[in-house]
Amino acid sequence: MSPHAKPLLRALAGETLPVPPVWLMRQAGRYLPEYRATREKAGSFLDLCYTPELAAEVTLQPIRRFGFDAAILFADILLVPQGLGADLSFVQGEGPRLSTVGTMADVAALRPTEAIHETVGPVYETVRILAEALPPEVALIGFAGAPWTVATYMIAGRGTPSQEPARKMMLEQPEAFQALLDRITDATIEYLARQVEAGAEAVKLFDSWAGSLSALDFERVCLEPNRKIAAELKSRFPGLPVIAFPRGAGAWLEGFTAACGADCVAIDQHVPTKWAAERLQPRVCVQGNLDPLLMVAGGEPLKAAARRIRDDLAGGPHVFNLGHGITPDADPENVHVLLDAIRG
Ligand SMILES: Cc1c2[nH]c(c1CCC(=O)O)Cc1[nH]c(c(CCC(=O)O)c1C)Cc1[nH]c(c(CCC(=O)O)c1C)Cc1[nH]c(c(C)c1CCC(=O)O)C2
Repeated sequence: MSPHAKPLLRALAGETLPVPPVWLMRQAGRYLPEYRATREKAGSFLDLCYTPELAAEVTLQPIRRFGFDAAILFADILLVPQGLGADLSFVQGEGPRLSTVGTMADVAALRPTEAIHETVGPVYETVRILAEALPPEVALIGFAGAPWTVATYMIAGRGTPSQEPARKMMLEQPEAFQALLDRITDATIEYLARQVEAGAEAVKLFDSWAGSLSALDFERVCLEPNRKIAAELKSRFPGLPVIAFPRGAGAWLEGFTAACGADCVAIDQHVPTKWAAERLQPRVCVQGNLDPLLMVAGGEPLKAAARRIRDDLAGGPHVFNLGHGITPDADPENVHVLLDAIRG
């Protein structure tokens, strides 16, 4: 089967399909009982990420249960900081904790880019297993965090409500901040290149905190690193589809789409789909953008919203997804409701 027989890859290549391919952010996650069981078996979340057989198993679980059009590698955006030398742990119920980067000396003390592979090597093995195990019509997506979003965790040492520690470092120590962004950018290119060599057929960059940047900083801190990573990967792997997700980019979304060089731009649930159809779809495939809360609520509101998004974006290339990750309190049965509404 030629790779472009896969519906996801056809949409990413700019084809308008009668039924959009579907996958969900965080489709392998705590809302699934089988994920919780495998996670328990692995011990910790990081053990799960670094045990290729188990990481491949949880990646495949939602494919088996729901028949999504794409699998996303099971890993985390914080593995790259760990590869660069940050101490990383996940505290149950509280999220990630990392050693912090606050000065130029801290940036200089990070490990060199080539050293990341020693830490994150098992991820490439997960990709190799998946490339063999996936059904032929299902595409495999590799991913990484975009540099700004990764920097927000490395600087604060944890998730923060409005990314203030990182924005403060940007303003007070611009050179150290830029040096950190550049180090993450380089490491991300090598990390994603290895995923592609191992069998990832598309890559996605998660810039989950793009929305906390001021309009004046957006171009340099969000757009430029995304553009650089996409350009470098495409020069090494001609034709590689790149999905960018500048979450919360707001009025910058159109300029981002025009300049970033991604084949697909993922939009969050705050972006009106008719606007995206008019302003983004002529240039790129659009991915999104159902409110994840509808996966908790279910019923008619879920069906109506799913059909509305599908219909609004039916005139161009579209990959159906949520506006952000599916939450642990979502009902797995609602995924069937969603798929029936879109495909039925
Ligand atoms: C910011 C971010 C992270 N990780 C990620 C992002 C960007 C996307 C977004 O904005 O949500 C990306 C990510 N994280 C995970 C995936 C796997 C693939 C998939 O989407 O199914 C992906 C693509 C697994 C995960 N990553 C994490 C879980 C839950 C861990 C568990 O099993 O306890 C999963 C399934 C943990 C994680 N990882 C991260 C946080 C803040 C947390 C704790 C919050 C939480 O518990 O949900 C960092």
